[in-house]
Amino acid sequence: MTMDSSNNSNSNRNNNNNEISDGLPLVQCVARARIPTTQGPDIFLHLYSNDRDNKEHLAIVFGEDIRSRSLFRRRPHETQQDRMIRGAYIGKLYPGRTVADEDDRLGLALEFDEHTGELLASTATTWDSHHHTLVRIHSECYTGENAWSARCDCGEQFDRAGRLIACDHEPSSNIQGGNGHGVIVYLRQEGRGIGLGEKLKAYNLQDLGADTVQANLMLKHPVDARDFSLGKAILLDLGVANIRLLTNNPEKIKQVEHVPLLKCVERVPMVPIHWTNSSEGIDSKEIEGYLRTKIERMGHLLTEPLKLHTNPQSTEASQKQTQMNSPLSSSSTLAI
Ligand SMILES: Nc1nc2c(ncn2[C@@H]2O[C@H](COP(=O)(O)OP(=O)(O)OP(=O)(O)O)[C@@H](O)[C@H]2O)c(=O)[nH]1
Ligand SMILES: [Zn+2]
Repeated sequence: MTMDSSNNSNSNRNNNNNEISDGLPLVQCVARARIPTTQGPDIFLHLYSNDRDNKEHLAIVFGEDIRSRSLFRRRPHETQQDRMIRGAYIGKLYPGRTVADEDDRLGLALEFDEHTGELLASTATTWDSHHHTLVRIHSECYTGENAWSARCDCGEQFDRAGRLIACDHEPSSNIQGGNGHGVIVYLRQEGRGIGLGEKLKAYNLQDLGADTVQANLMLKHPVDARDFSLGKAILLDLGVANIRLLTNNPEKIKQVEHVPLLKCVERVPMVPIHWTNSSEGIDSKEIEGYLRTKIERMGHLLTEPLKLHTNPQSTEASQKQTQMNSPLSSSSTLAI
């Protein structure tokens, strides 16, 4: 997918100060549609193009009033029907509706700058960027989301993020939810950015005894090849400026902040469900190794539970193991 840069030149404007965020990718929301969900609330799926890669990155938006600036911007010569078809409408579509920019049933109308076509944000129609918005920045994981993998917690985290954004409060954790407002940015960076094929090779190395860090290094990849700049640009396009980020990964927080335009005002922890309720969540030898590596080698902000399937290695022993299995000696026998 290529992007029309003329449509996109203002796409990274911040809702409040109209400052252009230099250095970030240019993103454009191509289409948005309402998705009724099996879980209850409707979500609005946003599909983005960008000037860095040709992947279809997504934003799963909870709350009809969280509006993409690049989607809603008026385009020359487009009709109200065109706008409804690409999802740039207020409220809800219904058979026979003819106007995108006004919702008679709600008695609300969007306003635009008559020269630039930019959406003018008003608290009546558009989520106020001063809100602290609950956000998850999720990286694609085919195995965890679609192949029922018990090697990682991606599928569980994805579901939980949606549930937390939808609810006002999660009693078991005492976490304040998004009360129906929030965003899951879904980035197509499978396998921490190395792609599915390389991740499958990494899994074979893990079955041979490597941990996730060692396996990436043995395949001559960085430990984590992800880039969160597209995620930042998408959040800014959605007018989300103050986020409560659902993560245990301190590096992700650093990479996602773009002060003063985008601030992480709170980290909301993602504790594995099985740790708080042993009859639920993912229980496998593999996930314990996966989580332990995240804690011991990648600095994730989680405290290990007492009982683990596998014998924990000391950090020192684990570091020695990495040296042994560094790319220089990748033919060495693995033993964990
Ligand atoms: N290379 C590699 N990638 C993996 C492996 N297991 C899961 N992934 C990928 O890791 C990404 C998820 O990253 P995680 O490290 O689990 O979590 P995170 O997003 O950094 O941190 P949290 O926000 O706390 O969940 C997804 O892109 C998965 O496809 C693995 O064994 N090797
Ligand atoms: Zn995963």
